[in-house]
Amino acid sequence: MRRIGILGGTFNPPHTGHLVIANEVLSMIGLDKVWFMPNQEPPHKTMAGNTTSKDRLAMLKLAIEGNPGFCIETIELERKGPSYTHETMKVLSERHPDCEFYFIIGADMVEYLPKWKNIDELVELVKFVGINRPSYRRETQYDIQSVNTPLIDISSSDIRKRLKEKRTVRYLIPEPVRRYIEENGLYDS
Ligand SMILES: Nc1ncnc2c1ncn2[C@@H]1O[C@H](COP(=O)(O)OP(=O)(O)OP(=O)(O)O)[C@@H](O)[C@H]1O
Ligand SMILES: O=C(O)c1ccc[n+]([C@@H]2O[C@H](COP(=O)([O-])O)[C@@H](O)[C@H]2O)c1
Repeated sequence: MRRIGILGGTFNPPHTGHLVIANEVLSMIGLDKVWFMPNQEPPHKTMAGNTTSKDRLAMLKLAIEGNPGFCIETIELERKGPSYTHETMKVLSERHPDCEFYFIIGADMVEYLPKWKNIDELVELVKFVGINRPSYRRETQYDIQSVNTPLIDISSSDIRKRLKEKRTVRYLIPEPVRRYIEENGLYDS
């Protein structure tokens, strides 16, 4: 079986925290690859700002460039409406019977798991890997695997706030992503 990590997210924009946690999980639990999976509509929050899916995908491609362990799965961008993970993973499991899926989530999402759609069926399809994140406790009734990475206090919302206030985001997001944001005038109002 191939061991595949999936980092689902809104990536609005992708940041260094996403890359560090994906890389840590890849190496710590010995995965073959991590697939970054941008959602169409996050099920639990409204999409902030005026960024299009095309922008989020373009930024994600720039963010993971050069790492052969990383790739992008676009299945959710091809489906309209909220991106419920259970629906997605049912299709991916059928498409890839040779793969064992490890769904990577930050501690904020671990706490939110009971509210995920069809969570009891989803936990039969994937193994969840929960990552520590500042301000969240990662407590859950579900059988998840915990992986501790260096605590990274970076979030897309903070990046958007900094950009709006014309503060620096250097080193918090990959440089090609920063350039893309600048060239396309994203998050400046
Ligand atoms: N710094 C971080 N540490 C641990 N997990 C993280 C971190 N940033 C994001 N994640 C996790 O990565 C996944 C995708 O996150 P997402 O793309 O929504 O970024 P975000 O920074 O949480 O965004 P926002 O601030 O807009 O809510 C989620 O499971 C989230 O918990
Ligand atoms: O399926 C659900 O009910 C569900 C609820 C909340 C979040 N998710 C997924 O969890 C991943 C991280 O979410 P987000 O919005 O923090 O980027 C992303 O792939 C979402 O689609 C899924």
